[in-house]
Amino acid sequence: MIVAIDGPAGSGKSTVARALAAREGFVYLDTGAMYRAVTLKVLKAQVPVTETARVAKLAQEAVIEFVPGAPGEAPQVMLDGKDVTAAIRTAQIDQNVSAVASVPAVRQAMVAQQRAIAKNIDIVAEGRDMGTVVFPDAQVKVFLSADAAARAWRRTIEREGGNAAQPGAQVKDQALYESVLEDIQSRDAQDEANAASPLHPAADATLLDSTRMAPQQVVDAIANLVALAQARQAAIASDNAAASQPSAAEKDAPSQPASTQAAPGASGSDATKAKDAGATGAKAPKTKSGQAPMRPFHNTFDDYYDHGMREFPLPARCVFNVAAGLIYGFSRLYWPWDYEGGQQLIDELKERELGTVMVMNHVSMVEPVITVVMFWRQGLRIRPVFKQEFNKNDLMRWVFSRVGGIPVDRGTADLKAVRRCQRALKRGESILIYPEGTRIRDDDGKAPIHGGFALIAQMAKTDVTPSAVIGVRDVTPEGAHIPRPHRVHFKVGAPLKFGALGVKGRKAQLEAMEAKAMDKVFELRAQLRRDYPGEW
Ligand SMILES: Nc1ncnc2c1ncn2[C@@H]1O[C@H](COP(=O)(O)OP(=O)(O)OP(=O)(O)O)[C@@H](O)[C@H]1O
Ligand SMILES: Nc1ccn([C@H]2C[C@H](O)[C@@H](COP(=O)(O)O)O2)c(=O)n1
Repeated sequence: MIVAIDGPAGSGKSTVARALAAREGFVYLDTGAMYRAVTLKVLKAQVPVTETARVAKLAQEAVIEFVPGAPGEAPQVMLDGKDVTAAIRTAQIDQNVSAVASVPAVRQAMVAQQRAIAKNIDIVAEGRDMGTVVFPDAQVKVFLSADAAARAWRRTIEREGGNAAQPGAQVKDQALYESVLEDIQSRDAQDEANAASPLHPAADATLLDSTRMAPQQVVDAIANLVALAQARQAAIASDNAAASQPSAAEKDAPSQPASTQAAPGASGSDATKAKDAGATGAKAPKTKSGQAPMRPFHNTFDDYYDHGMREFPLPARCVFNVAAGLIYGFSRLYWPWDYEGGQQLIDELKERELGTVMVMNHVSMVEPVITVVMFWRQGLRIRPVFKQEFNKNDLMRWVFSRVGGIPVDRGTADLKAVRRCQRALKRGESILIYPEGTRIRDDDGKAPIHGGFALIAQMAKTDVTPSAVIGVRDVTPEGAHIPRPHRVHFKVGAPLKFGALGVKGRKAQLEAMEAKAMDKVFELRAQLRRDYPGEW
């Protein structure tokens, strides 16, 4: 996998790329260091940078190698067998590197070396033209920017021996800041005017503005893109593998221990067939999920995640129905809620076979509870996707599995979760996802969006339904442990179909869906806020 990070000087590319590579176990490639090393060679050979033929020859002859440092640390840069790590960071190199980097033959030589380094490895490569020229097929492309003032502020603190990423970091020398700002602005102009490879984002790059983000937040955001790209790759590989396998009907289904049990509530003949199958070793009947039926008791958590909710054993369904009924009644009185657009969605879902992927802003635990019982009351099932971390608590794990929750290991390519959601959607169950991943309680609280919902919908060939909620923050205000009574308002938008996005190509459609669905969520929330002023 190739992660390409581009952006202007001081936007945090090296900081973030190093940390990301350490976290993912990828190789880190600093391409700016390569241009700096060539510049050093040119200066040492006393060749004027204007003599482009001689400069190009030196670039072609340069042997540039990286010796990895400790994870997260900068690598050692070797030029023709010598350590030049410090020598390429001088003011003299800063002043000449842009001119050297703008010689087309120098770029050709560097691009060839960069592609050779990245061959067959997982790599995080940062520079100015990674996503546009060097790795146009990179699976993840990020264009990292920040205000020139913020970048100058960071660089000044760095030069003063501080760390701009530390809270409370201050610039000491205002004059130095002014001169760094001037330098940054002139480097921006040179990078953008570089005729051979002007600095601009690739059309399919994710734009990240780090002005108000800590490095760790930027790393988390890119790690989410990596996880998504890995899930996408794995999904395509497994689709291809499935296409080349005989269909389930063509092969004998492997017998599983639970498959000899009749599902509770199965008709007499079904039960007899199941018993017969167990006795004779013939194929056991499977449920709609293609799984062996669940047993009345002693099912694993995975059994709950893998089966349709209507295939849950009778005792579990009884508990769910009683609890859902009680919560429904209680919630209507305690948090009098309205679900604008909910009935249209339910009516549409009742008419069709596929469920929908519902996405919503996340403020408290109350909105998934209300949504699950609202669907239940209408005879439909919606399965909330929850973060795996909740499974550390045994009671929560039990409850979440019984209400149809599907755990997801965030930050990894959790293909298992994606597949479970895909199968649920195909059974007609819907999926409830909170792409912000965490509860957001004020307008400053922005979280990177987890785009996996679009992949799930795409794989199940269904749509994404945006929705929003307000009023919930006052149900569980900061520090409160017991939910308070308060009116809650939901609003559901029209389902968004991939075909109507006006974009071609699997990856482009995913990105368009992620952006459009989240725009819609926030638009619906803004509409609710206008309708109910003062509510959050
Ligand atoms: N998000 C951030 N918040 C605050 N400081 C940051 C952030 N990201 C990076 N920094 C700091 O800003 C400075 C510049 O970062 P870095 O060297 O990673 O930028 P860069 O984009 O690689 O620059 P260049 O292209 O010039 O090499 C460093 O001192 C780094 O610690
Ligand atoms: N892919 C790249 C990487 C870097 N450059 C230029 C831009 C700078 O002038 C110089 C040094 O880069 P830095 O170490 O500051 O990131 O190299 C480029 O043209 N293409």
